[in-house]
Amino acid sequence: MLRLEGLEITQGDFRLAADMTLKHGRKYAVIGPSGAGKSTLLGALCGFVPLAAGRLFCGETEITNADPGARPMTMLFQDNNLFPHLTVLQNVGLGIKPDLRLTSEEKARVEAALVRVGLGDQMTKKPNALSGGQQSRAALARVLVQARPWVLLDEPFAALGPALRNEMLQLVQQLVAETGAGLIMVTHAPEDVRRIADEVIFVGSGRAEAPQPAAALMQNPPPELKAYLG
Ligand SMILES: Nc1ncnc2c1ncn2[C@@H]1O[C@H](COP(=O)(O)OP(=O)(O)OP(=O)(O)O)[C@@H](O)[C@H]1O
Repeated sequence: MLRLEGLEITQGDFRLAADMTLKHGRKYAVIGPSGAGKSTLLGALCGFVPLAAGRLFCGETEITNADPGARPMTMLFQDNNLFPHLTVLQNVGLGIKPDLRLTSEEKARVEAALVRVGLGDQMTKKPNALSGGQQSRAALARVLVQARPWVLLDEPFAALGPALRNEMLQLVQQLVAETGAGLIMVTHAPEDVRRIADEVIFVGSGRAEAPQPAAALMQNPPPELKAYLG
């Protein structure tokens, strides 16, 4: 369980408030107009964006001031964050240890994750020798080896074509189902919400609203969401 207790996040003139509880193992879509603060919210959960007020809990543990690396979550960014000078194997290994001094058991975990995402035969290549979809798979393998209870995705596959994007979203769904992780995903695509999300967090007018069941909300959206969906 992830509890956002009276969170206030400020970035320059921008302010965002959030107060909600997210249940572990559920899939949440974060939607709302451009500039509403979706990325800011995920950044604050991960510890990349400081909080102006409020407290954050994972279960009974307070993580308000925990370093990003010590939080029970891992974030996948739109650009995949792969280092061009490292091999795919090393890039994924970074998810376990930043100095890459891996034990044989850890190396085996990295290889297994790469096999799981379909890159078993691409491990020694550098990221720029991979296609966009393969790079996304490598980034997912790194999320997988970290084995954190929450996976946060900030429009991760927006740069891919529709078919590949669907394929990647399907893979994400399978991975979170296999690991039991909770998913919090920023998306602009209503069809992603319908296909993937159990619940929706709508961000607008300076607030991240508490999650609501996706199917009912999308079928009968309140005015602000309706305006956004068009
Ligand atoms: N580093 C920063 N300093 C000051 N303001 C910022 C910073 N980063 C973002 N903002 C502002 O915070 C607000 C929310 O931005 P954010 O990127 O979270 O929105 P978003 O909902 O994710 O938008 P999009 O859908 O376009 O990605 C915007 O008004 C933006 O200008």
